[in-house]
Amino acid sequence: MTERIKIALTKGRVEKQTLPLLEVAGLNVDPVYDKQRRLIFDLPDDPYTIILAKGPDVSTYLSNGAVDIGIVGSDILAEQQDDAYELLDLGIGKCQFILASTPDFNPKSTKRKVIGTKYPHITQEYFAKRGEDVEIIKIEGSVELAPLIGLADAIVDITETGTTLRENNLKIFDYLREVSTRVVVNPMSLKQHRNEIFDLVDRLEGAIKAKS
Ligand SMILES: Nc1ncnc2c1ncn2[C@@H]1O[C@H](COP(=O)(O)OP(=O)(O)OP(=O)(O)O)[C@@H](O)[C@H]1O
Ligand SMILES: O=P(O)(O)OC[C@H]1O[C@H](OP(=O)(O)OP(=O)(O)O)[C@H](O)[C@@H]1O
Repeated sequence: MTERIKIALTKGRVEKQTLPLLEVAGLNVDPVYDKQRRLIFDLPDDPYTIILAKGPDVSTYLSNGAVDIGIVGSDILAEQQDDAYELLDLGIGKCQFILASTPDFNPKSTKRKVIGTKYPHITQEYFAKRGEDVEIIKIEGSVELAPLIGLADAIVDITETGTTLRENNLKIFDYLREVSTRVVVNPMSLKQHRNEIFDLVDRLEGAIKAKS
C-alpha cells in the first residue's frame, strides 16, 4: 500500500477556504466537513491524510518532519522565520499587514513607541528598517483593543475588509506586506514522495485556474 502523505491544514479561516479548493482539485474531503471534534482524516480516494492544526503549529509540525505538507498563512511563515520550501500560493486568505492606531497617533514622533501585536518579529523588523527602536507588547487576539485602552501607541496587525479597524475608529498609517495562504513542504518529504506531492500541486494549480 502507498504510504500516506500528511497534510497539516490550518483550522478556521484557512480550512474553510481551502476545502472547496481541494474539492475542485478532485479530492474527496467529505470526512473533514463531517469532522465534529476529530482532527485527523484519511481521505478515502487519495493517499492524503489531513491534520487540522493551529497556524503556528502547522509550521512546527512541518519543520520537525511530523507532516509532509503544510497549508498556512504567509503571515505565520514570516513571523516564525520559517524557511520551509514553498510550493504554491493558493491565492486565498488574502489580507495585509498594517500599522494602525487612533487618528491622533503621530508616526513621525521621536518618542519611543509602544506597539501591540500578535507578530513581534515582523513588527521588530519593520521598525528596525526605519531605524526606530520600539517596545513591543505581544497580544494574542483582538489586537485593535491595544491603542483604544491605552496599552500601546499603535498596532501591527492584519486586515482584510477593514471592518474591524473602521468599527473601532482606527486608522491605517502604513502598509507593511501582503499575506495569502501558501502550500509548503518539508524538503525531505519532497525527496521521498515527489510524485504524490507534485500530483497534489498540479491538481491544486488546476483548481486555482478553474476558480479564477
Ligand atoms: N481577516 C482576515 N482575512 C483574511 N485572512 C485572514 C484574516 N485573519 C487571518 N487571516 C489568515 O488566516 C490565518 C488563520 O486565521 P484565523 O483567524 O482562522 O486563526 P487565528 O488568527 O489563529 O484565530 P483564532 O485564534 O480565532 O483561531 C491567518 O494566519 C492569516 O493567514
Ligand atoms: O479587516 P477585517 O476583515 O475586519 O479583518 C481583520 C481582523 O481579522 C483578524 O482577527 P481574527 O478574526 O482572526 O480574530 P482575533 O482578533 O481573535 O485574532 C485580524 O487580527 C483583525 O482583527
